[in-house]
Amino acid sequence: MSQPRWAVVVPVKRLGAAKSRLRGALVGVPHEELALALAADTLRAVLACPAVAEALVVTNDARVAAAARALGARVLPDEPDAGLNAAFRHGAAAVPAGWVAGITADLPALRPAELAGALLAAQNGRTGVRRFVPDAPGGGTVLLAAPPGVDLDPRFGVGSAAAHAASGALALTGDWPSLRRDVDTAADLADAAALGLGSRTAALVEVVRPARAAG
Ligand SMILES: Nc1nc2c(ncn2[C@@H]2O[C@H](COP(=O)(O)OP(=O)(O)OP(=O)(O)O)[C@@H](O)[C@H]2O)c(=O)[nH]1
Ligand SMILES: C=C(OP(=O)(O)O)C(=O)O
Repeated sequence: MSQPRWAVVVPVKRLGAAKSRLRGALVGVPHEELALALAADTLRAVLACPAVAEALVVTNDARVAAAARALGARVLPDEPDAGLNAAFRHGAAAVPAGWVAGITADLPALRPAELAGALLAAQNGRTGVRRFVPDAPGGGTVLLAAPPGVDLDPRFGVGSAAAHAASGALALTGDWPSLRRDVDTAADLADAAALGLGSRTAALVEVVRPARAAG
């Protein structure tokens, strides 16, 4: 039997408002470029994952939409424009019945094989149950997955790992450092760089590094 293939929802905020805790992390790099690079590297890895059939980017940002289409994703407007969980719900509602996951677009070190491992783990064990992958610190969530016929029911935000567990989702705790490494701060970006960044984010970090060395 062939493995099920996943639809993955990837919400991306308007670049000017996204990743505000990261603003100024790369001196001399416009914030929107950095926010776009994080999303593009995440999306590229999602689309390179053999377990993924389709990626749906939910965004109201024209640059993100263009980059997402160029990478091969489907783009939906951010409706009803009511925050991250509403964006996940909107994306999940647009996919055909099947395996659906939501992933945050701030995983610039993401490796397709680690995502495949997590999605495979989500397919195994108890049936009919949502699964989530906590972020590296443990309090947040990077991935939420639902089997066919089960509502994604996203509870992202502060304390989302506990919120997902309280809503009946089971935590997946495999060894997936690149999946769990979400980037909210400059320190997170350094940790992601140590894991190995996607090419777009790496190029921006490289712009800054020689400037630092020269200064
Ligand atoms: N479409 C959409 N995506 C969102 C929204 N809010 C957050 N996201 C995305 O969700 C992911 C994780 O979000 P956060 O880390 O909470 O991101 P953020 O709000 O951009 O960051 P901070 O301003 O630092 O809190 C990122 O990929 C964001 O682009 C939203 O209202 N709509
Ligand atoms: C939205 C979340 O992520 P972040 O830590 O990136 O704000 C979350 O963990 O649910």
